[in-house]
Amino acid sequence: MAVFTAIGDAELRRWLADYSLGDVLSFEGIASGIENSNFFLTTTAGAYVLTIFEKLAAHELPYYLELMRHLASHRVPVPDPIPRRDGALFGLLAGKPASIVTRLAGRAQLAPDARHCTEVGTMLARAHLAGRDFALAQPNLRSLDWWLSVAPALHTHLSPAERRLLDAELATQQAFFASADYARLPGGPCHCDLFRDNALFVEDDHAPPRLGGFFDYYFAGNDKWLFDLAVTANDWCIDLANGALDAVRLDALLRAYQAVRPATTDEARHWPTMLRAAALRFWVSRLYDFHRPRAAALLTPHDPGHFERILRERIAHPPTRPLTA
Ligand SMILES: Nc1ncnc2c1ncn2[C@@H]1O[C@H](COP(=O)(O)OP(=O)(O)O)[C@@H](O)[C@H]1O
Ligand SMILES: N[C@@H](CCOP(=O)(O)O)C(=O)O
Repeated sequence: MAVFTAIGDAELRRWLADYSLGDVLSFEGIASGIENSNFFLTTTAGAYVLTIFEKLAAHELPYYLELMRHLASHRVPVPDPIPRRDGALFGLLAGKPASIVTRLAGRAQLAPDARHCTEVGTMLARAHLAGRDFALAQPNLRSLDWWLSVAPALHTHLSPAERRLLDAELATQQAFFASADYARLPGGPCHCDLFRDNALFVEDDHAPPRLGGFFDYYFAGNDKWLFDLAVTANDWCIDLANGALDAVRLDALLRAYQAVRPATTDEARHWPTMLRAAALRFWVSRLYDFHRPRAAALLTPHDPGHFERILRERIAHPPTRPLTA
């Protein structure tokens, strides 16, 4: 159950007095999610999600909320933060920062086919282009510097073979990130965590699936667009059992993405290395979450072994379908 902070009726109504959202019709906790307390809120004005941020501090929120607002205003379907009467995109509820965003339509599709990957590829490219004139900048806080900073603490938990893999891949990625080619890769605001469980689809038997939108922008940051695409491919276009890329879904994702934003020659050349970077990112964060002491182990951490398998797979079998420029 991912409602860490419970909200009473009177407290909710007091808080909503700062918004122009009409009367409350329903309010219920959302069971899934691992970071924040989330609630579906329906009022006479529409359908929303209320989020109480359990870890992020108030000063960390503007980049994420303003980015969502910016993308929504460019017709990228993402939750649109609702301003309070005073214009602020968040306030304090139960002593924690909290915001209200529009509720997206649809459900997560955890077994996507090529049609879902096409929808995701198109919208990811549109989101990248829409982010070009976003005024705020914050680096991806889970990039190389962070991997390097936590690697020493992870070492004690790893087998010799895992340690060798981690050190070798960190060295490869350090060299890649320091290269002139890397500096030339285009980038901007990226979702950085666009997994199957962070997108919704409207599906029925009579029409192709339609993307309801992307959500969970709280790992977003400015990064290379190719990294965002690699994170997405490493989750949407793989056989979950072994981490191998699925040619049909990958083809659908890349074609759709490049129909909106064609890759540069540098991007095409470095696609295999970026897929490895994206795998390393989540291997490291999952190892970190798995091994760090938790004051309250509320939830089972994700399996780091999944991304170790993906990383080994990307090294052993770089994608056969090139990202053509
Ligand atoms: N804007 C939204 N529209 C529709 N559903 C949402 C929205 N935001 C969150 N949800 C639902 O709430 C669940 C939990 O959200 P999530 O962002 O994954 O939580 P957490 O930040 O705690 O990981 C999602 O799986 C999704 O079903
Ligand atoms: N997608 C990441 C975990 C990020 O957490 P989220 O549930 O907030 O998206 C992973 O799978 O390791």
